Amino acid sequence: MPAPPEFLQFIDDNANAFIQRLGEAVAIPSISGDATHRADVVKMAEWLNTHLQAVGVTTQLVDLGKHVMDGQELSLPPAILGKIGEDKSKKTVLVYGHFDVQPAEKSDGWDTDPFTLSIHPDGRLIGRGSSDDKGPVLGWLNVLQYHHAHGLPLPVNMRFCFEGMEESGSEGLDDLVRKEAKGWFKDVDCVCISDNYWLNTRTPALTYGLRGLTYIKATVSGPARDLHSGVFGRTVHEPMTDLVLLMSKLVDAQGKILIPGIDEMVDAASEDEKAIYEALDYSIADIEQSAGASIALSANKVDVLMGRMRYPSLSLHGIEGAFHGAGAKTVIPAKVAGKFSIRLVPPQTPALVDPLVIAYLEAEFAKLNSKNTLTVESLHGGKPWVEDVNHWNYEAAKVATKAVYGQDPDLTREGGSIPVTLTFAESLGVNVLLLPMGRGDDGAHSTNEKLDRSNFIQGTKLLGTYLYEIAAIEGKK
Ligand SMILES: NCC(=O)N[C@@H](Cc1c[nH]cn1)C(=O)O
Ligand SMILES: [Zn+2]
Ligand SMILES: [Zn+2]
Repeated sequence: MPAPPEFLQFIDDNANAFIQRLGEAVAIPSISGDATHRADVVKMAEWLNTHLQAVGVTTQLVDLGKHVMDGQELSLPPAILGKIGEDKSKKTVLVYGHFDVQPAEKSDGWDTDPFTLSIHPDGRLIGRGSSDDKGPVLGWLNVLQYHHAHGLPLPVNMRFCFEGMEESGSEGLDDLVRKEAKGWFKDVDCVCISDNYWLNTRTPALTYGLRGLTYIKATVSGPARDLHSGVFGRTVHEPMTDLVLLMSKLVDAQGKILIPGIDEMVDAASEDEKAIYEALDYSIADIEQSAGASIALSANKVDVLMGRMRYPSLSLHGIEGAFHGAGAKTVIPAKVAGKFSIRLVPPQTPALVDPLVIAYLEAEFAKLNSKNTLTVESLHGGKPWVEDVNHWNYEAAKVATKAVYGQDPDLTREGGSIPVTLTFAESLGVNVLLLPMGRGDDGAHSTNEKLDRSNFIQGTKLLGTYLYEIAAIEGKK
């Protein structure tokens, strides 16, 4: 059952209105990792809830309780559960997405205000969350709007689960998913998540793997207050010096993780597996284009792809409490916290990796003979996930991709993490598909994040066509 031509036409005809709606969503700075923006995340939940109801979805805002962030107790933003269709003869597709975003400030290097969607003449829709993940979430709204406006039933029953904490560890969501496995999600046959990116800028992709994550904060403190380096330099143990020495021991310049036991947990790739990466439509030029510089770790495409998809990586993110402004402040900061994360692959889990990290940092700190104090904590984590691609969920997405883009999709594993993916797979016991909308150069989490107009519009057609192809598959119901 291909998607009706009227649906495809409707999406084209309403493209400008869809983009305007994306602009409204981007204008709400729903930054989950910043306590001062918590009210905006809630506002974004309410905005999305209203728009879902307007296109016929029955919704429920779920209170996820409270959590502590940066020493402050905060209410978690509500999750949105949605439901449309109860037809026992149809399959039921669960869609997940998130309406929170990463932080962004113009001073980070954005060309325009990150929370004003800027429509570039070349088709780029630039703004925080345009690609990750407001564009894809709104893609589903666009699909629903066609059916609602024409009084047409959807080809499948749908369930929705949208959250506002994905960029900050999906707090509270795992428990909700487990609790609703036999409730709100009881008849779900498969899951579709649109929250990642094509490998390049030209080939659509289906994604069957995600890396897990453990996010670590290592705090070194000593003096009772910030000190003058002219008065105290070479006089006291300096927390920043200790921390920089520690952080320099985590990873080498070639990406090798220096914490014993972590790289070693992962088997080397077989020649057969390497052939899968070799076959992907990807080149070193693609990574250099999306990174904006010729800085790939290797000239070998397979090594680069395996570095992203099937090996762990350790990235240093920042130092809280360090002097970072303009000028030349001669301070010795009293307390600094280094933040880094490790992307995990099977069989690694936060529970296996965290003790190795903590023991290593403590041993290295002891070697410094410092009188300062070190504390190490894991801020959040998630397990890796790999799915079976020989399933009708993937078949439907392949056929839909070919229909919309005239191309077969790449089958990829993603370097990023969406921790709830594995929870859906395990607690619902169904196949999960990642169906990305954006391109590899969208700059998610970065400055000038964008979604191309054609990816938003064709991507919306893809989401709708996928539902029709799911309905066309015989045998499940
Ligand atoms: N589009 C998925 C995504 O960006 N996920 C984040 C999840 C995360 C975890 N901690 C902070 N963010 C990712 O970084 O992979
Ligand atoms: Zn995302
Ligand atoms: Zn993200």
